[in-house]
Amino acid sequence: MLTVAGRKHRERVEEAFAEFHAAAGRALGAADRLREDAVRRQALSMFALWLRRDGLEAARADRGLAGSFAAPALRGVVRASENDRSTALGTWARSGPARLADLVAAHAPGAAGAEGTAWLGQVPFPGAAAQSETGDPALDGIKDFPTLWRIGSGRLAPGPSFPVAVPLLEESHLRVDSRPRTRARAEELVELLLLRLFSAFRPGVLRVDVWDGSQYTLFPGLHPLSRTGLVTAHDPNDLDGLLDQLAERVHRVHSRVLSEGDTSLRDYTERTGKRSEPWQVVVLAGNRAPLPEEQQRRLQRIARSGLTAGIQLVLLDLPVTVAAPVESVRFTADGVRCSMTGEHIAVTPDPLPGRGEVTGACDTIVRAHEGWRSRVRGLAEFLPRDGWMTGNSAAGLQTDIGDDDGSAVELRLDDASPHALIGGPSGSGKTNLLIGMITSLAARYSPSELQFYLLDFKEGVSFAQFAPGQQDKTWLPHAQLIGINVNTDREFGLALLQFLADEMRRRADVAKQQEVTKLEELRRADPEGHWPRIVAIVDEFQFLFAENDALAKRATNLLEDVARRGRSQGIHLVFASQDVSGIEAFWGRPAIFEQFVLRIALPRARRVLATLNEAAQTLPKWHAIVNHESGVKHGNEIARIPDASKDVVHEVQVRAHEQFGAESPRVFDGASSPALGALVADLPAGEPLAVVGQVIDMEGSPAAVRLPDAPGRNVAVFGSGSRDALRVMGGAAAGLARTAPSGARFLLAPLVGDPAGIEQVLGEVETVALADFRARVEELAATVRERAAGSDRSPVFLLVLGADAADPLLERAGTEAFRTVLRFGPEVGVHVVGWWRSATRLKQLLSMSASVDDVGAWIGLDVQGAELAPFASLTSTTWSPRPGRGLFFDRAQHSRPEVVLVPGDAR
Ligand SMILES: Nc1ncnc2c1ncn2[C@@H]1O[C@H](COP(=O)(O)OP(=O)(O)OP(=O)(O)O)[C@@H](O)[C@H]1O
Repeated sequence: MLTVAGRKHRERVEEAFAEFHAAAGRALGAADRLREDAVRRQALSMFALWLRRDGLEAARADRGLAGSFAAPALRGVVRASENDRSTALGTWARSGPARLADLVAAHAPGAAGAEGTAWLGQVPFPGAAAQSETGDPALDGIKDFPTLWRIGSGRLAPGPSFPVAVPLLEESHLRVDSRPRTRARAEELVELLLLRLFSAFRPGVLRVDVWDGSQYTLFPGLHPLSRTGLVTAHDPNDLDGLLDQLAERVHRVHSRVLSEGDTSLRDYTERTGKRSEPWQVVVLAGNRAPLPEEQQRRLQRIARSGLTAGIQLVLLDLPVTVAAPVESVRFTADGVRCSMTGEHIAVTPDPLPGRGEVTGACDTIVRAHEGWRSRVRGLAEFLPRDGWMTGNSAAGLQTDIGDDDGSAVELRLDDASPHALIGGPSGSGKTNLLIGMITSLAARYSPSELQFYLLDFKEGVSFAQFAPGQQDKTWLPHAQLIGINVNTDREFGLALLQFLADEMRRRADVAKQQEVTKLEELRRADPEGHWPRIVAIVDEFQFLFAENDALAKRATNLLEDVARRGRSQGIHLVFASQDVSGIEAFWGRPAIFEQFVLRIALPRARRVLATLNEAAQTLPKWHAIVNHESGVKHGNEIARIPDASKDVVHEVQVRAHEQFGAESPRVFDGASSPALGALVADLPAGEPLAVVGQVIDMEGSPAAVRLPDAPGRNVAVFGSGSRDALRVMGGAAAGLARTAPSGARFLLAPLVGDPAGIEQVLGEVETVALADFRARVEELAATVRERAAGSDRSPVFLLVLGADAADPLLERAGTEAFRTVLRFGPEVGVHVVGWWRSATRLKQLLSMSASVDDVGAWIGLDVQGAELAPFASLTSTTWSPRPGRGLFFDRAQHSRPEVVLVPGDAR
């Protein structure tokens, strides 16, 4: 078909030839010879010009010019033109098409470049045996995937045809321009291209958004793909909505994925060996009219930065100029032209197979996609393939927490998202997620880069697997502290926060000396120093704030401090809870929860995400919304969470333990009593120390009362039950036996209970029977009076079990003697450590010539706080008895009583 310009040419050539023939008829006319000659030359050169400009093939194809080609006079011109053409194109025509075919074969393997339709629907299915990946990084969109995509064939006649392909996916955008009569063919070209794209990758690696300004029904054959979200048709009236999504994605990819120095998603994927986001192909179809200016500008921005973020635009009849690589396909009246092959090559687009075939292929793709989605990926697949425990945490911690259609979903703890809040109802998989997260982080970083402090307020023992056990002697060397069964010991949560606050301050001080402010800078300034990032994980942290009491207040203040300033010191909090909505300490203080930038919501979690973000309500089982943007909607990433099965977790632990397991973590188990032997093992000798239990702190230090020669240095134990009371008395005895100077005397009056264990730890001891108690106390009182005038201070310890049992036998004189011993004994080296079954009874004893001050230290066991208040000079003491716990107060060291653990049995 000739263009108007072509037709004019032809008419002019024919006119010229008519004149030429007439002139030839008058050939004998000598007068006209000169003119005829000129006309002939003009005709020849016009013909030559025409051939050169519009091409020999086009001229030959024009039936109107058949006469001219037949004219003997023009044969020379045709031959010359043929010669020129074959000289110019000969070399190319011989090898060019084959070279092009090779090029396309190399860069458009498989569905990207295959002729015909055999590739349709040949997508990789997740095989039952191949539970992991496809095993082919090209199919996973990681490496060696197609960079050219076939659209049809071209031909430079005479010569063989060759494939025509365009670069896509991070290479360049595509513009397809058609005319009303060729629009359908242009749409088919795009549809076939999309089918090639879908068929070249494992389903899920690529998604398509379609917006057609005038309709919803573009690409009806691809409709099945919308079932699993592979294709999304957007509201024709809401281009802005789509542009918002694209801009958010560009922002997300650039601020996160590319923050590690990669310049494009492709670099990142190649470096890390995983896709963090699927490709997003966006088809925008218009009707050749420009978009409103604002939308145009937004689209231009997306076009500019989209390619590096994995966004590929296909602009169908939408005139926009973009400052980014863009290839074009034009459907002109003269045929199809492609920017890859230039103006002179007519492109024949590949035909779109029939609707039935397309729909069938899409059904196959969707089924494969569903297969991939329901495939359960084990935790092992989220561990690094190589480079175990070699990660550098200077700038932050990062790991894969789950996957979204085969793309890894990351979790990051760094300056931008320092702390995490995890929520989900019971059984939704919080603990599983935490265990998976601990394991995959541990596989990426060594203990000198990352330390865990693990606290579980539940009655379960989920973190216990990281501690050395009876059978399994390995442990996770990253764990510094493992707290299990902490459900009633909120004090331990407080102790952890206190420790973190102290550590934060220590780091800040060192940083200040180095004249830096952040951990990352400190690590640079002090490369030899030991500055791991600390991750404190607290499961069911709401227990910490369960009561509105002094402890909750202190915890809230510490939490605010750590939450606000921990980020720069590399201290991260990961808090999980069944229901975060009622935690006043949290939501009541914006300064706290605003710092928990990373939110992870398990199915049906409430309040974890931002108010209008309801995504967690419809999440399927074993999925989570991972949101690094404080829970606002656009930060949502859906992740399927792997099952953190024991064997994989254990395997990581064994590997880490082999390499780094020198020091075992400190284990706090709220369900077991601290061993007495360990409690007293490191006590310094010299000054007598009565150990009444174990402090709930990070070190598990002994709760000890110093008994120097000073007034008030007696110890009372209050408890109606004998079990814990005897244990505390056993602790006191063991501590004193270990620390008292040689020559110290022990008197044991077992008025109630079995003293065997205590006798055993004391070794040399004088036992005082109930019947002799009064007499022995009166003797002691005399000793005290004598010593007051003399200088003998050799220590004497009177240990009384069930002291109140002596009350009926003491009578006045004995009672006064006991008062004397309590009041004046300590300053002369005579100390009483006694267990009373009632605080009121002791209070009565300490009246008249004695006072409550004479018992400077006490521990309350199964006794209500109100009864203890007089001994702490407080109007009230909040204490509800808990088995195995005591409320300990030593006037010499405490401003308020503190909870301690009752030691294990003295035997
Ligand atoms: N992603 C997952 N894949 C498979 N099984 C899972 C997954 N997450 C959790 N489970 C299983 O579901 C059960 C409950 O999980 P988990 O204990 O982690 O829930 P939870 O939210 O911590 O519950 P609770 O608060 O009651 O302790 C466990 O048996 C666990 O193995």
